[in-house]
Amino acid sequence: MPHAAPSGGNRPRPRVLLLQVAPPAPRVRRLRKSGAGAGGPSAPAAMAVATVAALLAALGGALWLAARRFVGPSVQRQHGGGNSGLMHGKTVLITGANSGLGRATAAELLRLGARVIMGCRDRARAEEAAGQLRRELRQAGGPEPGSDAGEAGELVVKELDLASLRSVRAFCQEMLQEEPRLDVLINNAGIFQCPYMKTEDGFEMQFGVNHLGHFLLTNLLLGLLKSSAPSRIVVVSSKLYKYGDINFEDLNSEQSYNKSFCYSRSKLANILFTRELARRLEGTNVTVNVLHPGIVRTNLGRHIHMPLLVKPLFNLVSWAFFKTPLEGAQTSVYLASSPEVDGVSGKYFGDCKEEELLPKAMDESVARKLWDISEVMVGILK
Ligand SMILES: NC(=O)C1=CN([C@@H]2O[C@H](COP(=O)(O)OP(=O)(O)OC[C@H]3O[C@@H](n4cnc5c(N)ncnc54)[C@H](OP(=O)(O)O)[C@@H]3O)[C@@H](O)[C@H]2O)C=CC1
Ligand SMILES: CC1=C(/C=C/C(C)=C/C=C/C(C)=C/C=O)C(C)(C)CCC1
Repeated sequence: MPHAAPSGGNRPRPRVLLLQVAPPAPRVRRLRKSGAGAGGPSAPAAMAVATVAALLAALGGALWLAARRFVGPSVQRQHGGGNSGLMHGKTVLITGANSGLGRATAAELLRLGARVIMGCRDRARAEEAAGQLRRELRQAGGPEPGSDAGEAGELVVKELDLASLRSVRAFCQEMLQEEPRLDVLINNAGIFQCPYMKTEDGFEMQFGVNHLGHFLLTNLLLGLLKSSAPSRIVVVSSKLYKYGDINFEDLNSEQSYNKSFCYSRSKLANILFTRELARRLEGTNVTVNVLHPGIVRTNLGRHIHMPLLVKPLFNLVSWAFFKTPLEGAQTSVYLASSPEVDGVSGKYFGDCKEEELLPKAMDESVARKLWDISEVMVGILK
């Protein structure tokens, strides 16, 4: 179970470690049946204690949420939250922009005046999200996106399914035909701990969507990014990369599938890809950086199944201790727009600050080997 990350704001939040209550060891069970043992609590009593503990945690979370939500905004928005027009004239592509972090990132960059292209797999959901974003911008007092009335940017929806290399290629062909420039590419879309599935091209779903789809997309758009230089690529990874490794013998997990491990592998691949790409982009004035957003209350947990009673409690805890999408999106917005990171490339960020990586995420030979194998898997190199 992940633990909650500190907030994006400037007040540290208690770290909650959600522990699995393990069943008692067999030896203790045997003693308990014979009535012997150290007179420890019975199983029903232990369950009652665990339930009360969960309820108290939820109550504590609800109180914290009340305090946090009504004391004042804890998120420090980039560029003071004003319609600064900082991104006016810039074109930004965000994958998975109809939900969660991608949607919040789109809202912030739209407010800063960018032309935001939402690369989404489901046009209906994407158009619905775009309509909401336009309404929210109007309500916030920003002029209609794309209007010449003022600073706000423009919103464009394009279909992109990262689980289909055919869709990625068609998307990039359309981009190269229609878009004169691309200033920022934000590889945001992701899938988390889904049941074992394969993409249209036979890749394990998490590795295929989170890494390989973005690998092909980025490579096919590199020419446009270079001609738009100075330009930026932002890759959304996760702290959970720490639990993954790149098993070159079974990248599609056909021998064995562990959904948590495969997610972590895909997030480690995001970081290795970023560092190898940064090396290859030296001297081009195109920078690429990778980030973790913390733990954020989004739809990412859709494949997590919990007992009926536990889910409402977890929901409550998540309201209190997870970041909001707006808070989680700040590092993506920072890396996409801040002059502070002009020229910075190949670095890993959290809460808008550079962070250290584990040695396995810095291994240049693994990064190069992953790049070479990825080129073959997506058909860049026959
Ligand atoms: N939430 C968190 O705590 C954390 C999230 N992250 C990362 O943040 C990123 C955004 O996730 P988050 O906002 O939390 O989750 P959401 O599920 O809310 O958003 C994920 C987005 O990715 C899109 N997506 C999924 N599969 C595909 C695909 N095949 N093709 C195109 N788009 C696709 C989804 O589209 P659709 O709506 O159609 O499913 C959705 O728009 C992910 O990369 C995730 O790994 C990292 C650390 C923590
Ligand atoms: C918020 C939430 C849930 C859990 C989401 C989780 C646990 C997401 C974790 C994401 C992580 C850790 C991503 C790391 O990269 C549930 C249980 C679906 C219930 C509904 C609300």
